[in-house]
Amino acid sequence: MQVHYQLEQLPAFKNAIVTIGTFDGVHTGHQQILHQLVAHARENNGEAVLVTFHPHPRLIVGNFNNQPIKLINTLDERLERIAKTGIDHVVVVPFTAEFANQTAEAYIRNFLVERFRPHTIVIGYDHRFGKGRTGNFQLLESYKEQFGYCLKEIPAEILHNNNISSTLIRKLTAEGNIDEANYLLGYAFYFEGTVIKGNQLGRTIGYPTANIRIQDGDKLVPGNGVYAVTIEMAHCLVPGKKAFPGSIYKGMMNIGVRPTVDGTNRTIEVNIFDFNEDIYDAPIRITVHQLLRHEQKFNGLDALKHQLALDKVAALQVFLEA
Ligand SMILES: Cc1cc2nc3c(=O)[nH]c(=O)nc-3n(C[C@H](O)[C@H](O)[C@H](O)COP(=O)(O)O)c2cc1C
Ligand SMILES: Nc1ncnc2c1ncn2[C@@H]1O[C@H](COP(=O)(O)OP(=O)(O)O)[C@@H](O)[C@H]1O
Repeated sequence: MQVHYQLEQLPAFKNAIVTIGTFDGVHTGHQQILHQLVAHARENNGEAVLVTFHPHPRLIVGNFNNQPIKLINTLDERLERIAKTGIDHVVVVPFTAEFANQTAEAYIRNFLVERFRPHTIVIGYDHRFGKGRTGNFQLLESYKEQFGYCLKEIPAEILHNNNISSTLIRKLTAEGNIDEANYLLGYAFYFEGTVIKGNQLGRTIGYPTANIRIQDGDKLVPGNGVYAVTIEMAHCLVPGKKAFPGSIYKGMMNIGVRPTVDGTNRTIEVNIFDFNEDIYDAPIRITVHQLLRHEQKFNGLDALKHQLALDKVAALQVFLEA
C-alpha cells in the first residue's frame, strides 16, 4: 500500500476507485466497505484509493458538545489497519480550516476530479462535504456526466449494519467495555507509549509495573479498570537496553488513580508476566483484550497484593480461552 501525504505530488492513478472518509478505528463496518472497494477495483482493472483526513475533521470544525474528541486510532495505527484490507493507495489530506471552507462544488471540481481523476466514487448515501456540509450524494450525481465518473452508493444497511460506528466504539472503550468494543472493531484495541518512572513501589510488593505515557494527545484511553493485556516491545531500540524483537508478553494492566496508594493522577501501568528487565524509556505497544474488574480501594498493600495474585490467574485464564 502506498501512502501519499502531498496532494500536489499524487501519481496518476489507474482507473481510480475512490472512497472518502475518516475511518477512525477501521472497524468491521469499515473493513466490509474497504473490501468491497478493493473487489470493485479488481473487477475494473483499477486501483483502490482511500482518501482520508488528518487531523480528524471534528478536531478542526468542532463537534456538537465541544468535548475534545479522542480517537480510536492514531494516524499511523489507522494506516496500519487500512493496509490489511488490500487498499492500493491512501491519500492523507491535511484537514485545515481552508480545506473545510471550500464550497461543495469546488470540492468536487478542484479536489476530487482534479486530483484523483476518479473512474468511480464510492460513498455512503449520507456523506457530506464542502463548506457548511452542503455537498451530498445528489450533488455528486448531478456532476457525473460532466466529469465522467461513475457513482456508487454504499447502502444504509452496510453503512450502519448492526449499528457499528466509530462513535459507539469510542464510547464503549471510554467506559471500559473493551470486550464489546473489540468485537465491533474486529481486532483488539491497542495503544503505544513509552515507559516512564513511577513511585518504585510496585517492585516492593512483588509486582513491578511499567508506567506508560502515551505521546499522542488525541488517542483514546480505555476507561479505568484492570485488564488482561499483551505487550510488545519489538521496537525496543533504546541505547544501552536490550531489544525484544518480535516477543509478545502476557500481562495485566491497571488504568486509574490507584486509590489504595494515593488516589490523585490517572496512570496506566502494566505488570508483565515472566519478565524481569529494566525497560524505562522503551517504546511499548499494549493490546487490551478483556476487562477483568474495576479499580478498587484496598485496605493497604497486603490486600492489594492478594488481589493482584487473583488478577493474574484471571488474566491467564483469558489467554487460555482465547
Ligand atoms: C493489574 C493491576 C491492578 C491494580 N489494581 C489496583 C486497584 O484496584 N486499586 C489500586 O489502588 N491500585 C491498583 N493497582 C495499582 C497499584 O496500586 C500500583 O501498581 C502500585 O501502587 C505500584 O505503583 P508504582 O508502579 O507507581 O510504584 C493495580 C496495578 C496493577 C498492575
Ligand atoms: N515484570 C515486569 N513488569 C513490568 N515492569 C518490569 C518488570 N520487570 C522489571 N520491570 C521494570 O521495573 C519497572 C517497574 O518497577 P516499579 O517498582 O513498579 O517502578 P515504577 O514505579 O517506576 O514503575 C518497569 O518500568 C520496568 O523497567
